[in-house]
Amino acid sequence: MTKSFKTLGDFLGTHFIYTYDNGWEYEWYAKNDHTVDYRIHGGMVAGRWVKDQEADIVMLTPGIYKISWTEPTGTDVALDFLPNEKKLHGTIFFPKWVEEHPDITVTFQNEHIELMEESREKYETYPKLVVPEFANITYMGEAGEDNDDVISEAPYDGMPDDIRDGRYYDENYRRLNK
Ligand SMILES: C=Cc1ccc(O)cc1
Repeated sequence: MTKSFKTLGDFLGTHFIYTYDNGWEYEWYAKNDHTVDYRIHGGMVAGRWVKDQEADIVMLTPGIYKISWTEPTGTDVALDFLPNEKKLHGTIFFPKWVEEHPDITVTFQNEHIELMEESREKYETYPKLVVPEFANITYMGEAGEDNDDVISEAPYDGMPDDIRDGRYYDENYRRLNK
């Protein structure tokens, strides 16, 4: 994708894959002006995926976007995207229990909201693990808003390469080989 990002509308509907400087690989979709979907391919909670997470999405200045949300696990996230530079900065604030029991969160969260809410009460919150990292964007796709084919299955080994190499979506950004 070679487009220049200027407005909030340019950003909404965009699908990204990026690798943090600590090696963690994430896939994230600006589904609409208040919703995000994501899949985690590498790092402490690789294998986790989430649809329809409510988030605050704003443009700070032309081409620079800030997204913030809090999750049912108690994890908080703040992302600053600079898509024209193919970069972002993300800060993840993990409750202590996610650091100690990451396996509980490695699932399709939408089907396990009660377990996340029970776990955040049952286990410790503090001290939190704060992970602030820059990331390099390795893929950007114009998926359009509210496209449920973007994030529709669990991550698998090789999925980021399938997406980057054009083997995963058709010309209408629908998932191939459903
Ligand atoms: C915890 C979720 C999360 C999603 C995307 C990202 O870049 C960082 C954290």
